[in-house]
Amino acid sequence: MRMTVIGTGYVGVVHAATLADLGHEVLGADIDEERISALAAGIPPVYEPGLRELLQRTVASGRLRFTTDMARAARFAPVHFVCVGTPQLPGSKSADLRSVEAVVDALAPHLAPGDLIVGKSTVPVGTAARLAERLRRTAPGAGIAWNPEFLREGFAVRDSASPERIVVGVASGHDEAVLREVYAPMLRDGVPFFRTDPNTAELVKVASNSFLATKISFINAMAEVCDAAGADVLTLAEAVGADPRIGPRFLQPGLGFGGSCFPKDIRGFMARAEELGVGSAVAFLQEVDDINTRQRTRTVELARGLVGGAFDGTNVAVLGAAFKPDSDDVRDSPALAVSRAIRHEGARVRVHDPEALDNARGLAPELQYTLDVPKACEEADLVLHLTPWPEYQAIDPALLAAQVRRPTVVDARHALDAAMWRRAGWSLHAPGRPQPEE
Ligand SMILES: NC(=O)C1=CN([C@@H]2O[C@H](COP(=O)(O)OP(=O)(O)OC[C@H]3O[C@@H](n4cnc5c(N)ncnc54)[C@H](O)[C@@H]3O)[C@@H](O)[C@H]2O)C=CC1
Ligand SMILES: O=C(O)[C@H]1O[C@H](OP(=O)(O)OP(=O)(O)OC[C@H]2O[C@@H](n3ccc(=O)[nH]c3=O)[C@H](O)[C@@H]2O)[C@H](O)[C@@H](O)[C@@H]1O
Repeated sequence: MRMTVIGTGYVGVVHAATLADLGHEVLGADIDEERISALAAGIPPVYEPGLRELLQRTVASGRLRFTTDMARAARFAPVHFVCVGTPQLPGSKSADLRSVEAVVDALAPHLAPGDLIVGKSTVPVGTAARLAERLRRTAPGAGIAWNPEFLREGFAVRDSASPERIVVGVASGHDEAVLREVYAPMLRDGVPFFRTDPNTAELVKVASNSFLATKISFINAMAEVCDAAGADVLTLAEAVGADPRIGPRFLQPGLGFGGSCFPKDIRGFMARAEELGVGSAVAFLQEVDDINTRQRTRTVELARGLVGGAFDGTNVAVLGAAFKPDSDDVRDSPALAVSRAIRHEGARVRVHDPEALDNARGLAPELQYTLDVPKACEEADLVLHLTPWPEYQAIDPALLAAQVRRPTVVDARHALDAAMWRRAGWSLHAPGRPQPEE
């Protein structure tokens, strides 16, 4: 089957390559010319485990090609997946839908009756219905469906090839049949398929992200209570999560959630619910957001206390810049937010990350960066472990102790072996966990 994927960022490039790997003939389109030339040469625009190999394999097969010509894309196939960004509008909680609308408007004049636009971008409920209305005027007979994406960064290739479910919001049996054909190999493998109306499909996406964000903020709220009560949030999370009705996943306390989706999706949901007159139904998401932001502030406060009450003249080493490990994405990264706040208060901050330094440099040029962990920690008064890359768990704390001015570490992600670090002479602090007598 022929299809296009419009927008070749974290979602689009993985989706396009996955579809080509399923055997489809795929044309990826983007307005970013540099990105498209690199993709055509098999060079991925983002770091994602397994993506380079998948991209090179599918480009070499001839089933995956790229273009910046939207008219060519429109005429290439009868099915068009839209994977462009829907960031938070500056100064507002709402999602910015201009890229989605631009794509629909660019495709419309070239569509034939029966052609189908399939949105994968995360949008406020009602978007597909509004765009369908627009298409009725600009491309009579063309359809629009919504097929939200649930992949996680760091696992994007795996999640895309083996999704936990496929949700399609469609307006007709024809549109459902088209999407069943696209995903036929996955359906044969037993992936659950939910056919619904477009409004419900759009809501499934934001409801899922809201639930996951709520789970994270819940456990971080418990960490705050643990700190006050002298209890241990890691044991609490394990014991609470052992109830199968609750489950252990997404109960990892620490610095809270970041990235390009959870924060903007819960805010966009609140804004849309307000418009629909049901703001109070999801008002709890404001608390979820506030608890999340507070974890960053709490980490800065803990760090400030550990360097004697003020950052002026101190050296702080930061392990991790990406919003999560196995990603180079620094959009709304909690690690960078904490680093910047500390730098703003006068510390010299040196950041290590194995993959995200280029992106971090672009966003926070005031920080210093290095690809070498010992160098990041040289003469440090404090080490902050903010993104749990597996390689940080392999650090020899005894060797690192020789680099620093004071062997004090904050493990904001609960990923270091606390006993080993303490044995190596470190004072290790982990929010939500009792501090042993030193
Ligand atoms: N990043 C993630 O893990 C996930 C993201 N999503 C949703 O998917 C959507 C895309 O997210 P990302 O891939 O992270 O965004 P991104 O920012 O990485 O990529 C967006 C791409 O769209 C291109 N673009 C923008 N306007 C365009 C236009 N008019 N025509 C053609 N291309 C255009 C950009 O140049 C860029 O390459 C968002 O709605 C997001 O909420 C959903 C699930 C997971
Ligand atoms: O809509 C999206 O963009 C995607 O958002 C999340 O995926 P992602 O943001 O890539 O990564 P997650 O693994 O969900 O982590 C998000 C943030 O929460 C934090 N987190 C996660 C889990 C946890 O227990 N605790 C915790 O603090 C992570 O460190 C990270 O900053 C969802 O998991 C995906 O299903 C969804 O498709």
